[in-house]
Amino acid sequence: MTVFVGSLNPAKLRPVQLVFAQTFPELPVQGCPAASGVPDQPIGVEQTTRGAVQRAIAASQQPDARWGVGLEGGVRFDEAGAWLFGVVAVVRGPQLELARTAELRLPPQVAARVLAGEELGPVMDGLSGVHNIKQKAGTVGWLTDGLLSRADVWQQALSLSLAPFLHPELYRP
Ligand SMILES: O=P(O)(O)OP(=O)(O)OP(=O)(O)OC[C@H]1O[C@@H](n2cnc3c(O)ncnc32)[C@H](O)[C@@H]1O
Repeated sequence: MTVFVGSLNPAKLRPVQLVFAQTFPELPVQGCPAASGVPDQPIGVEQTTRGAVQRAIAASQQPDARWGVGLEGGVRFDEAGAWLFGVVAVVRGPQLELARTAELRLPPQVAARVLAGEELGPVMDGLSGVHNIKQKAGTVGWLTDGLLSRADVWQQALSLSLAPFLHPELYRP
């Protein structure tokens, strides 16, 4: 019985391993390739959530999977600017739980390029000089000078999504 994460990105796998080691230490955590079914750069909450759910369902269909976890990064736009966030989806049997990460406002020059259709990863690689930043401390790590990393925000959102699994008696309809 394994927790499968629908990604091979270490910035996603590490937080899932940390959280499950504390909550369900008997379950090994493993990454697997999983299609998100949405564009490489999801825009908006709806598209990003769909990507996370698709990844979680695909991961939960691995042989020997007990849980499937999907994490999807997205950018949303409102009158205050562009916000980087992520959605966590967790599937166990028929149960699906969702949580959102905290959000980071992107610099206007970055927002304009994403709005024009560029993917955030390469834009941030260029700005930061860090190759493949999305698999390291991420945009969050770089723009907060290391106060928080991309893995930290995933860890928090995943922890929130697990509450109904940790207290099933309180969440019964
Ligand atoms: O390997 P997978 O699991 O696909 O991980 P990913 O980082 O490529 O994919 P996400 O779905 O989480 O994010 C969608 C895109 O958003 C961008 N992105 C998200 N968070 C980022 C971050 O912290 N730093 C840089 N780019 C980020 C990046 O371009 C991603 O391709």
